[in-house]
Amino acid sequence: MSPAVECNNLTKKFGSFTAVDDLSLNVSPGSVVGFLGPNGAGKSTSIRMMVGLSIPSAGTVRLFGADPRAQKTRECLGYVPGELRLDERPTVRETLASWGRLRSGVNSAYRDELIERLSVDPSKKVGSLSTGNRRKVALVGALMARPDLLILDEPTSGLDPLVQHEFLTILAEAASEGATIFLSSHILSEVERIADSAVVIRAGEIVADGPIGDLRRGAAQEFRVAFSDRSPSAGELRRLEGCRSLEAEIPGEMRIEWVGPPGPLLELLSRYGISAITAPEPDLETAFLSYYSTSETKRTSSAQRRGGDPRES
Ligand SMILES: Nc1ncnc2c1ncn2[C@@H]1O[C@H](COP(=O)(O)OP(=O)(O)OP(=O)(O)O)[C@@H](O)[C@H]1O
Repeated sequence: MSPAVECNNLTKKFGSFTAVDDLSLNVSPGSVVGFLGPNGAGKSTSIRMMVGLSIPSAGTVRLFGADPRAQKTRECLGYVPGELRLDERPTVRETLASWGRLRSGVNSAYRDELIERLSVDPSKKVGSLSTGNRRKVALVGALMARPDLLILDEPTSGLDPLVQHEFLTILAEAASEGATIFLSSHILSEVERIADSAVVIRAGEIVADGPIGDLRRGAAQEFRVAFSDRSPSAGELRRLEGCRSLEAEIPGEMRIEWVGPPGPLLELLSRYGISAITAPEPDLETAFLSYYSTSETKRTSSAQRRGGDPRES
């Protein structure tokens, strides 16, 4: 079976600036993948190419093996852009009805259930809605035909926590019924809640991808060590390849930020008397901050690289 999303060497240049650089990824049917990265990393630009709204400077995108702009592909896709531009004049009900006419398969009972669960008022004019309420309308529109593939650009931005929670429950239900979900986000707890894996992009390039547990393990981890007697010198620790940073402000205690298997660190520490050692599992936030800021590029699983060419269409 073809991947739900397949990007090969996708590149987007705006003049001489490369916003997305040689991005290759596969999203398997039925999986839920988070797309993470700092502001300006290239998430929205990549997503716009994935859904066929922006022409790549180089590289290809296929959704279920087909062109994203083909009508047949559009029928399988639910998309919510990061920046919504909705017609202000109609009501929510009229807006959803007009979107429904553009595609087959809208399930009106499910649409009404979504309206109810996301607390959308269908009688309101779109122009009178707050940013969060506009986003809810877009989410109902993307979900109401139960598409096989949902591509969502920061879908929960602007939603209050209760609605956010309900929306993630709805996404989890869609995933359990077989939908593929690719969502960009800044909220790592939400990605952790629903995604199986994540792709991390920085400055237009993928810096990590893989199952969330692997990404967390591959990120920097903090060890806090209290010594009962002698302690290693800072130089000894810094010479170890995995040592990212070191703090030793309190006598007899050290905080070591470490990347990679901890064997060499434990081997060194074992030569000293240790009274306590803790290594809290990094939360996803901490783990991804290290991917966001690291200067080296490290891939934790499959995927490829390379490409180039000028100007936005
Ligand atoms: N039409 C455009 N013309 C020129 N530069 C652009 C254009 N669109 C995006 N960019 C630039 O491309 C880079 C990536 O932008 P993009 O919106 O894809 O990032 P993002 O990861 O979605 O960021 P955020 O998390 O802030 O939404 C940014 O430096 C942005 O300024």
